[in-house]
Amino acid sequence: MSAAKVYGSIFSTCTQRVLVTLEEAGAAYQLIDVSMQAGQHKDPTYVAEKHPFAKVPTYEDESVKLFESRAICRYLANRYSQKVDLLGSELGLALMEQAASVEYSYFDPPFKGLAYEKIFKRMMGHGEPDAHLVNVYEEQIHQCFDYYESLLAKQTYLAGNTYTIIDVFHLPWFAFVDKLGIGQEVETRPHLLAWWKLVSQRPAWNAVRRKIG
Ligand SMILES: N[C@@H](CCC(=O)N[C@@H](CS)C(=O)NCC(=O)O)C(=O)O
Repeated sequence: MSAAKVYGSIFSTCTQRVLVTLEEAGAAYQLIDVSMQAGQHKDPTYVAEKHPFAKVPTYEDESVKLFESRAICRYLANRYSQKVDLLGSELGLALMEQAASVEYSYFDPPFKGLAYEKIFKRMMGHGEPDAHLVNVYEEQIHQCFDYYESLLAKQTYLAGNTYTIIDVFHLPWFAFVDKLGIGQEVETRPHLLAWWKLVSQRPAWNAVRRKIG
């Protein structure tokens, strides 16, 4: 089995999601840097051959070519299910899908929005944070964390009592809580804090963190 190729950037949260899953599986992979800063993801050849929407990451191995980080993680969790169970097989499809949908609908969008307003907007020369939008995103994160706190009072991980790709999906943005000035939102929720302490200690996540530097 030759090493899989991940076209992406170590600074991209979507790329990190895929790398964590590969690390969990102990799979060999090569990260081929696509510099977003240099606009390489918009290069017509890259768009034609790797990602029709001009984004990262894209994944390739001897049998498949895929884009969309969560789809890649699902594929990898299936491919390496003999080595590590990240599919929450015993949890049932409905609970896994519900947890996946919560992440995609209520966790990821406000984090992405807040990170843009508070960090990337200035960095990209797009101006100052919009105070109204910051409030909206913070309120959405507050609501999502309230739900997670009540959920994690009853189970260890976000999809049940097994660590799954749903937990993996959350790691890259969750690591931004302090930079986004919302550390208190975690500190004041003991079950959410306990979950974060548990998942952020995983060797696979730390292997990717070391690459981020
Ligand atoms: N839903 C896609 C999102 C891909 C995406 O937005 N990637 C970001 C990096 S995390 C990107 O390529 N941004 C560059 C751009 O939008 O120009 C996934 O999960 O793979």
